[in-house]
Amino acid sequence: MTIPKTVNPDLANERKKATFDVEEFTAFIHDGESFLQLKRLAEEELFSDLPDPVELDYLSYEDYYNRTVEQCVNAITKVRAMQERVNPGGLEVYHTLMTGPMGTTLMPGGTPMGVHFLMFTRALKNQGTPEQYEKFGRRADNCEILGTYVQTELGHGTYLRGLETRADYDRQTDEFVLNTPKLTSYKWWPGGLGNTVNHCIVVAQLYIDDEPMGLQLFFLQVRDEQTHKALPGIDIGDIGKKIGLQAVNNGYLGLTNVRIPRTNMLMKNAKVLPDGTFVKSPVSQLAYFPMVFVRCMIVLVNSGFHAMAATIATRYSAVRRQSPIKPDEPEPQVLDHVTQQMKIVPEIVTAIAYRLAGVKLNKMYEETASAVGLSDYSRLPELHALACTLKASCTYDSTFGIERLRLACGGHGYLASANFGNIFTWATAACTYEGENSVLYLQVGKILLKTWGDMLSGKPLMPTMAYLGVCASWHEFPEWTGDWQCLVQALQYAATNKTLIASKSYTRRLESGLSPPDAFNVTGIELTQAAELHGRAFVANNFFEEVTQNRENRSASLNNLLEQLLELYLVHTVQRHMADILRFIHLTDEHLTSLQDRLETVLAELRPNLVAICDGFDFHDKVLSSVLGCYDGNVYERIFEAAKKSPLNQRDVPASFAQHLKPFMRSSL
Ligand SMILES: CCCCCCCC/C=C\CCCCCCCC(=O)SCCNC(=O)CCNC(=O)[C@H](O)C(C)(C)COP(=O)(O)OP(=O)(O)OC[C@H]1O[C@@H](n2cnc3c(N)ncnc32)[C@H](O)[C@@H]1OP(=O)(O)O
Ligand SMILES: Cc1cc2nc3c(=O)[nH]c(=O)nc-3n(C[C@H](O)[C@H](O)[C@H](O)COP(=O)(O)OP(=O)(O)OC[C@H]3O[C@@H](n4cnc5c(N)ncnc54)[C@H](O)[C@@H]3O)c2cc1C
Repeated sequence: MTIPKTVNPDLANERKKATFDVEEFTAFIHDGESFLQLKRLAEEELFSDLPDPVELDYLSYEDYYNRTVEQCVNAITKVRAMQERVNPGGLEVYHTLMTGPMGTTLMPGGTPMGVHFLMFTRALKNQGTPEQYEKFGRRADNCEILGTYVQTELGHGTYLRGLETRADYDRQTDEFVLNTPKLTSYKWWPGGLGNTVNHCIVVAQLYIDDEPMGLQLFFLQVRDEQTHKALPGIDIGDIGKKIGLQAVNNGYLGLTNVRIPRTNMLMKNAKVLPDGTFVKSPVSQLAYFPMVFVRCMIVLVNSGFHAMAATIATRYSAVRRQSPIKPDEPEPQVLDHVTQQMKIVPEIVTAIAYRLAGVKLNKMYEETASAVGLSDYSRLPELHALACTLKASCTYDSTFGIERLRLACGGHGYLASANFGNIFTWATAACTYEGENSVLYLQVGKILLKTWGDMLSGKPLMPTMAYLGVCASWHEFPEWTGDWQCLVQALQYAATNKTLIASKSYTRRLESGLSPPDAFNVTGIELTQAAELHGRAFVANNFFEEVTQNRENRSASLNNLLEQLLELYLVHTVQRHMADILRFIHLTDEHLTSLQDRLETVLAELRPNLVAICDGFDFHDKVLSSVLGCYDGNVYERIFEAAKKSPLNQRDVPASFAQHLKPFMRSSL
């Protein structure tokens, strides 16, 4: 099957209808030109000799892994050469590769080196002393060694204080002795641990003279650098096939009396001196900082997955024609069915809203990390709360949004070659890794409770929670104007009142004699609802600020488009949380009808721009890797071409016919 060189006329027509400059939108959504240029440069170099993704789909588990390692090594080699040219010593090219969905193109089943870059190298730099960085970190940055972040165990992932891996200090030899005493203490899940890395950071309980000193991070070699065989005392391997991310090579690790020098404990914060004196970290949560970084990153990465799926569904819906709206007219593009727009457009705007929130969150991370560098730890709780709530709601919304977008593509959405399967499994994994979502919402719930107490006692509130004080001071919600400010405030007001209710329930339970932990547990449902609304109010407010500020730096047509996107996002989000809002704000039927009218109006206004908006996400065809989502819209030819590549189509008759079908059909005669 040859793929036409021309663009599908329906898609070409859609692009002509665009009312804004796609390139200007692209720069806006990528937070400026420099990241965009780098991304495009990297794509040009990295995608020049990629193998066919359809071929990858049919490989065995082992071949898939080996092929991914090959692609990963080729990509990293090119990326390092590029970095040398762009800004020697910098890391922006790595960063570009890792934070965009681009990495997933090179490694559709995930990468066994992702955790090396995201966590291992960063933890060595940020949790180690400068000497430790020179000794271990530089080799990791140069990829002379490969590592991963080994925290989760078979028995515990969430409750870190319950981890069982021990590091006992031996004063005589100035060493730690590492052990995983039980089956449940086996490390389980770390990416790349299975067969790829030769080093890692192990999170273990430190013991000095059998006294527990809390969790610490230890640099550990697990495999010989030459032979790649496991070192003595180390039991290591792959945890087996998962529902996706087949090439991430998640592994297990058992340790029996493995000795490492005292100087292998990462000692930027807590320290163990040669005589066994333990010097505490100024803030114990600093050991959790590598996780905070990844939570922030996930918001960007998952909003990218969401936008990929939205692009595939939008382009396909512009090409797919079915079911005349009026009986005597030709079949329309399915995108003209209003219910189809309702399936797709809220996902487009949600991806944009999280992208903007993710950019803001990552800036906040950088500011907090700089402050931590100057021994100012005051912003850690605020960053922790925001990272937790945005990580949880973004991964949830993207996961279920991607599934809705797949369903919006009908039968062909179910083809592996449409690529929704990979995109979904990437997205949903993030609901669990780096902190299971409910657990993260409970962290936020706890901080909301505390903040509520602070507010009642007149203490200043952290900036991203200051609205609680404002909304709590209102006797009732101000007059419903329905404008954007009002819609944002409605979400904030609902979050505030949900916090109030949770706080009251918690206090009532304490007063009835429950212990604080029991009271917290039974208030969990209300607390997690408050936490979720808090995050959604942040995303809405941030979108509102992005669109209404700096207007003079953008063209009128882009401002107009962004206003429509904001309008849809706010109306849709308020409708989605209407049950919560109606509990606290009196709305008439007229108000509700007006919201529905606005939703339908803005859907119609956005309709001509949908393909152009998705073009503006700037996904290379190889990133989308979808027969339904290609830029040229030659969908049917690509579906057919992919089918032709099925191994079952490579010979006239499969072996199972002679072996099984033929005798079976004879015997049943
Ligand atoms: C080359 C190309 C690449 C291409 C790539 C393509 C894209 C691929 C994309 C992406 C790949 C990404 C791959 C990811 C890999 C995943 C990795 C992992 O999963 S690593 C494991 C994560 N494990 C968790 O996250 C455990 C979750 N558990 C916890 O974090 C804790 O145990 C927690 C928070 C649930 C409880 O911890 P407590 O028991 O110590 O804490 P309490 O008692 O609740 O809190 C104590 C105090 O500490 C504060 N706190 C807790 N955590 C904090 C934090 N992080 N920062 C600041 N404060 C914190 C709390 O607010 C509380 O504060 P007060 O005392 O009330 O004031
Ligand atoms: C693809 C993937 C990659 C991963 N990569 C790594 C890695 O590189 N390194 C690493 O160390 N780990 C890694 N992990 C492990 C991951 O971080 C953990 O699985 C995750 O933190 C969740 O912990 P858990 O599995 O113990 O879940 P559990 O805590 O057992 O969750 C089970 C259920 O219990 C509930 N629950 C647990 N505690 C509470 C509570 N306090 N209150 C209310 N409900 C609760 C949860 O909400 C959930 O519904 C990875 C996991 C996956 C899936």
